[in-house]
Amino acid sequence: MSVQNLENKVILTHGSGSSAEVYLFGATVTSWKVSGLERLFLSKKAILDGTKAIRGGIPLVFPQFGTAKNPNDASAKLPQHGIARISTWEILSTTSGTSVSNGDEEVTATFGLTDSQISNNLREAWPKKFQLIYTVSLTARTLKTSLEVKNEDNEPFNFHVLFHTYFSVPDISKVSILGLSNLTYTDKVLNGTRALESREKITIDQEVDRVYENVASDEIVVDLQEGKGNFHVKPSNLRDTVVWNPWIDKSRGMSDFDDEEYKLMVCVETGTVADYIPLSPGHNWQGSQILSVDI
Ligand SMILES: O=P(O)(O)OC[C@H]1O[C@H](O)[C@H](O)[C@@H](O)[C@@H]1O
Repeated sequence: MSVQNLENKVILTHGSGSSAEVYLFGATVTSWKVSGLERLFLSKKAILDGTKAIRGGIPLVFPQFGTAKNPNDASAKLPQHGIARISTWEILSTTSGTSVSNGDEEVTATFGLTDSQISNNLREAWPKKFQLIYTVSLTARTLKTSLEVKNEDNEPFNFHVLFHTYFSVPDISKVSILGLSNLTYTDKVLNGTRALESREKITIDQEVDRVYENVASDEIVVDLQEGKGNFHVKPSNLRDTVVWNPWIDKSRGMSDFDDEEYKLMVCVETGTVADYIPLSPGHNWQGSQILSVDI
């Protein structure tokens, strides 16, 4: 059980051998290993030097999903997916060996980001006083990411939030995603068309970019059809789930993603992005997801 603080990242190691790595840039989780296997997808072309959002792992989307106009100031524009994933966070604290309910122990690292730590350009695009507190907790078979948003401004503000998780999968043609049936979704591939998901099992054989709204089930499953290694995603205080795979043409268009890598990943992203979350001055919001894997 240990936490190593390196220059640009933190490595959490659990007594069972599971581990996680979190870059200070974006507080991006870039690795989660259980039973010696990497469970998150990180592109072999991902840029890790802080000049671009990291392609893979769990980038954090805040306060804007996509490229819509700034919710608070129609004249300003935030970069795609906002501020958090392209800012350098600080470590607030770490713990190891804390007992959790099922007899397991956890190792954690907590990261902070405030308006005073972001670049001038980003502060101009989103001139709000805020504090983000992000905790990554590792047990033998789970990885929890938990975000607290504090409004330290004198005015209310609105935000989106999303854990943009890239799962590593051995073969996308076998993957099915369960827990999103009978939900309305916005299809970003079809210019924002809205439709109802009728399938129990969502399979992927073309570009998929959908925002499923008001997810009611308490668990989304990514079934690899390998007899093991299935992922379970449990969101808390998060309304929507995005499913994304860029498929062939989009993959070719991304400089930090290999042409063939769409076969090895799927993004299942829990958050609140269909509507903004309003937050009054002096108030806090908290949301989390717990990922677990069958071994
Ligand atoms: O390329 P990025 O800015 O990291 O975005 C990657 C993807 O993120 C989400 O899944 C969005 O729904 C997609 O529309 C977007 O293409």
